[in-house]
Amino acid sequence: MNVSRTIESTFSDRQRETMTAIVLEENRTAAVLAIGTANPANCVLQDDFPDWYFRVTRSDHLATLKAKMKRICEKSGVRKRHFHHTEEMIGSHPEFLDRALPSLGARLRITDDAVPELAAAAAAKAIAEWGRPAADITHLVVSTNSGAGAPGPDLRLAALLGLRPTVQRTVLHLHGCSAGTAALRVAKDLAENGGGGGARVLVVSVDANVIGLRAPDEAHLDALVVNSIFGDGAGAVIVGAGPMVAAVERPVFHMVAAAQATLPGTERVAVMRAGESGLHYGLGTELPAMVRGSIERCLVEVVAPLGLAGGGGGGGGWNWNSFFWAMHPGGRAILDSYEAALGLGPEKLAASRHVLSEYGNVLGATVIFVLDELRRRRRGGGADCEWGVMVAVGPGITIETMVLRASGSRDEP
Ligand SMILES: CCCCCCCCCCCCCCCCCC(=O)SCCNC(=O)CCNC(=O)[C@H](O)C(C)(C)COP(=O)(O)OP(=O)(O)OC[C@H]1O[C@@H](n2cnc3c(N)ncnc32)[C@H](O)[C@@H]1OP(=O)(O)O
Repeated sequence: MNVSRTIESTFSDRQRETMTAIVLEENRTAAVLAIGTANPANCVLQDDFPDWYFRVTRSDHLATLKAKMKRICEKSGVRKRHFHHTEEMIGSHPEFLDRALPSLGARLRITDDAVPELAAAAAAKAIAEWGRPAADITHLVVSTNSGAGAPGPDLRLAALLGLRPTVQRTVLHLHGCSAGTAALRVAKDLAENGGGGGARVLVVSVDANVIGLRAPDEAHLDALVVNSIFGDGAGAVIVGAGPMVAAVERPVFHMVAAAQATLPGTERVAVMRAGESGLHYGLGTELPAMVRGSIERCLVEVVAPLGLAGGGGGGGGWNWNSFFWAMHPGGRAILDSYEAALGLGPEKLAASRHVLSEYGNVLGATVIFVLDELRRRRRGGGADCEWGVMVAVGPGITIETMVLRASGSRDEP
């Protein structure tokens, strides 16, 4: 597809001017250059999950809770998930099942190995696709909710991948489901402004939820939801700006603009806190409605200054169907909220729904899985828009957004 023709036919005069300027700026704008993902081998089908979970947590006597989890699983939009933890591992750690027992140390000893190894599996795929040696990586940004220690998973990952000793490392802890998008925002900044040009940033978002796994409990019904939708995985991206190495590097998505918005008065809706018995969390039932009520305002703030949205189409008078969407699938109801608030056609969130179905919510890594799925669909000939937006919601409530421009479907010089 020719980008000039797309701009010509779809947008107004002012939008055309801004978008053409962005196209000209492209060389200085950070881009996703390669993507890799990985999951642990242990795979549990969602239809089997309530039986598996109540058996491994020795909770089969809690029949009402089990029936509730079955209802949640049926409505979750999830088909299967992958976990680092296994029935055997949980069996050898009875302290994981009892909130009164200290277990943080034992959990961290597991994640200390699992997190960098899972991260390395995803990163190795991204580096292989990128086509340059690992030693050419100048910056490393790791985001995770599954660890607490220094040196952290970044150092072990750097050693596993053979990164240079001068690689500049940054770790983002406990950004919840927005961890991947936050890491990509940081990487965009580093690639565009750090390293004196030619920076190449490896971003890895990774989680192993054994850090917060617990037995079902009448006093914590949100834990039934969390246990029904979250899974383990790692997503890796190589981000770069400036001149590309000819015949080797090729942008997949240009990272045009990034923003973060915090919704006032929502500090208690989604929370995470490390404690003696592992990671504690709380998830309010009002989250999907909050997303529905605020997402369009956040999007307008990031998209309107670029002159990209407005006129025609669906919700609020903005033509949101003229974008492709890399929405973090926090849960099926969150995706439904995006769809309703923005008046999106059913095909617009197909990549996000597919990732939710095949992997569950793998926290920060999920958006990287969605980017991977979006480009797979584009390469397979699936028609989609040139311009898109990545969105993820994390504790805060924090809404991270990034405007993307796909380059794979246009004529490259
Ligand atoms: C694998 C190991 C995991 C270990 C944990 C590891 C640590 C992970 C850390 C996670 C921390 C999370 C917090 C921080 C992150 C925030 C950022 C996010 O995006 S976070 C992710 C954001 N994701 C979300 O927030 C999930 C969004 N929610 C959904 O996708 C859907 O509501 C649904 C699939 C859960 C149910 O489908 P839907 O069509 O709504 O169907 P119905 O209306 O029929 O409800 C069925 C039953 O579910 C009930 N119930 C529902 N919600 C809650 C709740 N919060 N509370 C309690 N109960 C809840 C409801 O009452 C009903 O009960 P019953 O009447 O049958 O007895």
